Amino acid sequence: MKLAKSSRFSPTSGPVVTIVLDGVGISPREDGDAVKAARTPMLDKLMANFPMTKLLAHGKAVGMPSDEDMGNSEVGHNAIGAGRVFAQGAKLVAESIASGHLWQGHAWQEVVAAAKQGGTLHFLGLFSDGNVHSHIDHLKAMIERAKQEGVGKVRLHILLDGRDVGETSALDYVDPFEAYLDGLRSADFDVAVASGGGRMKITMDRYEADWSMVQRGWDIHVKGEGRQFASAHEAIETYRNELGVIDQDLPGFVIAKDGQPLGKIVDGDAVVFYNFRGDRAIEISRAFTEETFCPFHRGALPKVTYAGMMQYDGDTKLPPRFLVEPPAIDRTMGEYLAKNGVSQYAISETQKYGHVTYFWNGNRSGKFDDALETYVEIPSDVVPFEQRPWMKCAEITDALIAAIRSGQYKYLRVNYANGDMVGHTGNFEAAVTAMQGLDLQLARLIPVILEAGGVALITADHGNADEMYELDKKGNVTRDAEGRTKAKTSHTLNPVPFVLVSGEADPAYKLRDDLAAPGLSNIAATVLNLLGYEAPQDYDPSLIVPA
Ligand SMILES: O=C(O)[C@H](O)COP(=O)(O)O
Ligand SMILES: [Mn+2]
Ligand SMILES: [Mn+2]
Repeated sequence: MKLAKSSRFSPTSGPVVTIVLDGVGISPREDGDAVKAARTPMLDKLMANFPMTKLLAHGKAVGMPSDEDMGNSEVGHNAIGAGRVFAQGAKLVAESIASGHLWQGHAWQEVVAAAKQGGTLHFLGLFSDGNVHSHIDHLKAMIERAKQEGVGKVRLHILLDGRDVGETSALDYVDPFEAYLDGLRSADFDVAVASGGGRMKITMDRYEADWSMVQRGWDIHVKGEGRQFASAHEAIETYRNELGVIDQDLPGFVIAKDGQPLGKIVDGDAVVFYNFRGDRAIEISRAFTEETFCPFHRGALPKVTYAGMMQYDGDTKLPPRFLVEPPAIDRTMGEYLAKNGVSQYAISETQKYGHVTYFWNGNRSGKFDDALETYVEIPSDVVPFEQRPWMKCAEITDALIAAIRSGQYKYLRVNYANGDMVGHTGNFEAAVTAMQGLDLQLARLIPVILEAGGVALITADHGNADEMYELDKKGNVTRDAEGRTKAKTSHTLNPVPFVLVSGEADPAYKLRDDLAAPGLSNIAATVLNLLGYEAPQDYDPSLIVPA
């Protein structure tokens, strides 16, 4: 994996620093754009005075099935880190179902075999068509196939979304789904929703930010312990009336009849966790598969046949049984740099820590070279982020500045979570504050990079804070009769900025203007060029050429 020294580009004298402003896209509108509404003098100055372009960060440009699919952190960081576009989970699963490949695999057959020996088949996962972590069509295909193969009993554990889809859209999925189940149910096919809850309250924690979420999910899904309702519809309506919260924050619920939970998970059952994306699937998968397990008190571990939709971690092989092969993301920029002796530093706060390490490195949790790489995680607050929109951006900057000044690292990367995590709350004012907090940090960071003779690449993995209001099909902000907007919590389809900041009066390179539709996957080759290397042949082209 030796990289050729470039004859066209000489290495920058200082470090190259990639700054990912998570969830900061460029919207064509002003209305509802927290990025534009924020006072960000530093970002404005950088965008006005340095070479800048827009990069595609959604749809096919990041390996999603269609250009109607928004981008997300996984596919965005995969593309940035790997310098190429790989068909992603959403696409691979859809293809595996369409071709029938999924049903032929060992994992599916073992799951079905367990269920046919008297166990219940449980499907657990994010219940929407957001296509970021899961898709409801995959769930339906598996339920229908299970019925066809003679499985007698299926239970569903549904995590309500409101984060990758409309913030109060849960019933738009639940009601038609109940009707769909009514149509499938028969004397020898017993299928029902057994439990559920909002995805930010139970089960789908990531990067060990808050294990108590997973514990609450475990108690609800596995033990059937929690507040009981007759149906998911009733649970959603009751909690909405009582708490006034949006879907992602609805508490867990257990569906019961005569006080008995409909679908506890017990010895002999099979469990399919049907999310394809790994970050929020790893903790619950560990709880189901690790013999010795410390993060919370699980009680007796039921002996189940557990399968993930994909293998979520290529290093730890978690989970061991999975339905679809994950994208084979190889030879990432991080691996090339490690193998060519380039020292690297990666930093974020907990909520995005895995994005700049695990996703960046092609869904691998380890380092390529312990001696050459430093990964730093600043612990995130465990609070609703609209209450602390600055999150840990100042602490991240403190550490990053120290790392740059140490002179130890030639390539550094950082993810600032603010635009995204606060964008997901749907709170416009908080998102504006998030952007302003971020701008203060850029104003501290950029001069330090330039003092060190370095270059900063400012970009993002996808949009979010750039569209805080729901849009209609024509792309206009939706307003009700009183002129009120509806909060939008999900990512956007907008492109993201790419700003190339250097202190040189006359850099020996310039941005290319001949690439038809540059995207996130063009960043890796650019970084390698700035470090004085030619990128591997099959990497997507660099964004720079000699001046
Ligand atoms: O997991 C989440 O928080 C959202 O579904 C997607 O956000 P991310 O892709 O920016 O992490
Ligand atoms: Mn993101
Ligand atoms: Mn996000």
